[in-house]
Amino acid sequence: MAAKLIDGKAVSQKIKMQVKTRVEKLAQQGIVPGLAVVLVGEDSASLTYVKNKKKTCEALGMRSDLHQFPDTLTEQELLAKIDELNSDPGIHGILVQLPLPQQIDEFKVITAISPEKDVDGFHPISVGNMMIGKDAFLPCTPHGIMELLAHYGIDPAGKHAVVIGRSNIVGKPIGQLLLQKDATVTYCHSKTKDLANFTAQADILIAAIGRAKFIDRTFIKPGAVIIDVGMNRDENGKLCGDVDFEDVQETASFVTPVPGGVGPMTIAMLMENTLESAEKGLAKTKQA
Ligand SMILES: Nc1nc2c(c(=O)[nH]1)N[C@@H](CN(C=O)c1ccc(C(=O)N[C@@H](CCC(=O)O)C(=O)O)cc1)CN2
Repeated sequence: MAAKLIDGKAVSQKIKMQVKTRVEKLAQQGIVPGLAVVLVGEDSASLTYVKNKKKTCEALGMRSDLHQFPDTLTEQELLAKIDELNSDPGIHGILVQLPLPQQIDEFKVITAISPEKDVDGFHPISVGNMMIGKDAFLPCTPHGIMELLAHYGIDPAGKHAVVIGRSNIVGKPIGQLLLQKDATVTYCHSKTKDLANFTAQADILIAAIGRAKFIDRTFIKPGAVIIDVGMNRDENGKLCGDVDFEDVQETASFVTPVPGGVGPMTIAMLMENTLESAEKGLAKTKQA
């Protein structure tokens, strides 16, 4: 039997419609959620993502300002821009598109963003709060994965989740979020010996490796849920994930496609975080 498709495009559409309704409600109180997106350099994929973020904001009735700079921008200039956005009352979320050019220290930039406007959930304060299960903006891709699992009735409790990848924006946080839902979590990475030994024990497998179609049926346990976070090009230049989607069909129970799986959820969760930041701001104003 073929695995069930986890349709990130459809689920993200539903979430965006819910966000739109809440944005309309907020507008009645005179608040328009505002997202500032900062792009440094000319990376074509990054440019596509930021344009998509802006377009989505606008479609949902939110404000979006794109601040685009050449790749010669200095770290100080970028920090000055972030300072300005931190104190702009019309901006509820600040996002610096990654990766940044090498002359700019990513960590310095992320920590310069006010945690109250950190809609990417990358600030160490957001990460710390997430780790201990306190209120925080959750990083958009891991948050999107958790939403997908919930939407399809996949409860991580008591399951063995294996995460391949240990990046700060996907691998590490998704493991923590699964742990909070009572999964038993194993992290694998580039130095893991005998990877298949671990992946074959996974009830939920998160593939964030960065190698086209690397995970095939030989790596997975029958009935496993496979979440593909990869974004690669195959030998014909076609977009594909870390999982060989066709090959795992008869073995997996659920699988996300690429494109149309985790990717669209990233943008939807960013919209939700920006809206929530604006809602929190309003609640604070009312309390004062
Ligand atoms: N500041 C950030 N930088 C980066 C993030 C992030 O969350 N915050 N994540 C990625 C890039 N990214 C968003 O920024 C992103 C990547 C992919 C998609 C997506 O929808 N992909 C589609 C396919 C798109 C295509 O056809 O090329 C899909 O998978 O269906 C959305 C957002 C790194 N940087």
